Amino acid sequence: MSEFKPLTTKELNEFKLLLNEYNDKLVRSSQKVIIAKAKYSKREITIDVVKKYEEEYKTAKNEFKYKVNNNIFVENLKHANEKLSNYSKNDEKYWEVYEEVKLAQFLLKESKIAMKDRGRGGELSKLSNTALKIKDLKFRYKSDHPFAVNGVNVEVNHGEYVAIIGHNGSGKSTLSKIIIGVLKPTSGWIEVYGNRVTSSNLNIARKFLGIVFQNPDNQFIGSTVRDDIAFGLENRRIEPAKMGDIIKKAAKKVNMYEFLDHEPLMLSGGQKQRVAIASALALSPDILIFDEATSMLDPKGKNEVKNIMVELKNTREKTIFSITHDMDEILNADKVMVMNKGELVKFGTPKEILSDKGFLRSIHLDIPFVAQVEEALENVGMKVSHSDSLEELVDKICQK
Ligand SMILES: Nc1ncnc2c1ncn2[C@@H]1O[C@H](COP(=O)(O)OP(=O)(O)OP(=O)(O)O)[C@@H](O)[C@H]1O
Repeated sequence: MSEFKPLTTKELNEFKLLLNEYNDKLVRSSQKVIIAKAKYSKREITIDVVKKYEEEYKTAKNEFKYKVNNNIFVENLKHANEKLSNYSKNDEKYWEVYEEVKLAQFLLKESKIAMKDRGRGGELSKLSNTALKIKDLKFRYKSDHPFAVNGVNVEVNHGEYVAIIGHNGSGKSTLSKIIIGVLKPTSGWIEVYGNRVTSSNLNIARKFLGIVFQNPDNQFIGSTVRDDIAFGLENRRIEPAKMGDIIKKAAKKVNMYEFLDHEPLMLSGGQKQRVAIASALALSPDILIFDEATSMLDPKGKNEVKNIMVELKNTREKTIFSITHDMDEILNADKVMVMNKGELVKFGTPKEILSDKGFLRSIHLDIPFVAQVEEALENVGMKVSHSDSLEELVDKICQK
């Protein structure tokens, strides 16, 4: 017989993911039974169809129960205890095995919590450096509507900052809602760090994502900035002892450390958005989505938030998506996705995108201010191109 290999936190995570999957099947099949019964009461379907769904539900229930009853961590602890009984406290090996027993106890305790939570605490591993892969993605709100997202394919690497631009109604919000799992694709799929997102792992896949919305006022719950950042952490059941440090670190990243005891509603728009970014950062997402996060801010607030985004980009620790109407912002990005009528019509660096200004105008997009100045200078015979900022443009002119 092969020797029993002690289990680790890796197996605990796999156990949670599996529980989540079985629980999802169970919930889904129970919903099907409820819908079938309602339809049967209106004589829209036969009793045989209801019975078929009831059978599926029973199978899903048995599968879930089997998984719960076959808790491998019970056996694991038994093995560890048996191993420990072979040594006396005077043996050096005793304390080594004692650590194994402690780990086995921890895993068993955690597995029981996971069973109560029905596996929701599981985490997907990063299987690839591609943060987001979108394949043949299509979505329409109703079967007789045109596709709001129509055959989008794209791959974005970890650490990149991607701006998503497009005229009103081009499909930017719909695309972001699919990425965050609010809308289910009509066809096609997305992968997050190599994990194909399905309805059963959606809640777990979401842990890779943090979102900052348009209106900062809709995001506050706490009476102080500190409480507000803590809110998400409490939801995730982060140990209270660890929270203080996480909150401080997140607040420092957005230069809001001095404001931890302030009331969120008294802050300026830019400060509020920075707190919203800190709240997202506290949960350590690998991908941050800014959904028109600067559009409601005054110029000062806009700059504050855009500067934080650039600081985050420079660390290369997060992958950033920014849905924006602010064409000047795209100069900060590594890549730009241009959406038009549900299609991704261009994907490239800001320079590549701005090299065809006529095309951008043809789909009703403005040109960044600095690029407009370059264009005006070119018209009077002074060729300067691809400046990332007005300062850079002025430097180039002065060198001529
Ligand atoms: N809830 C909905 N029901 C039906 N159609 C919708 C719905 N939401 C959006 N649409 C349609 O889907 C298409 C894409 O809209 P979407 O909001 O994704 O574009 P957008 O680029 O984000 O626009 P904006 O910049 O104005 O926010 C549009 O034709 C829009 O009318």
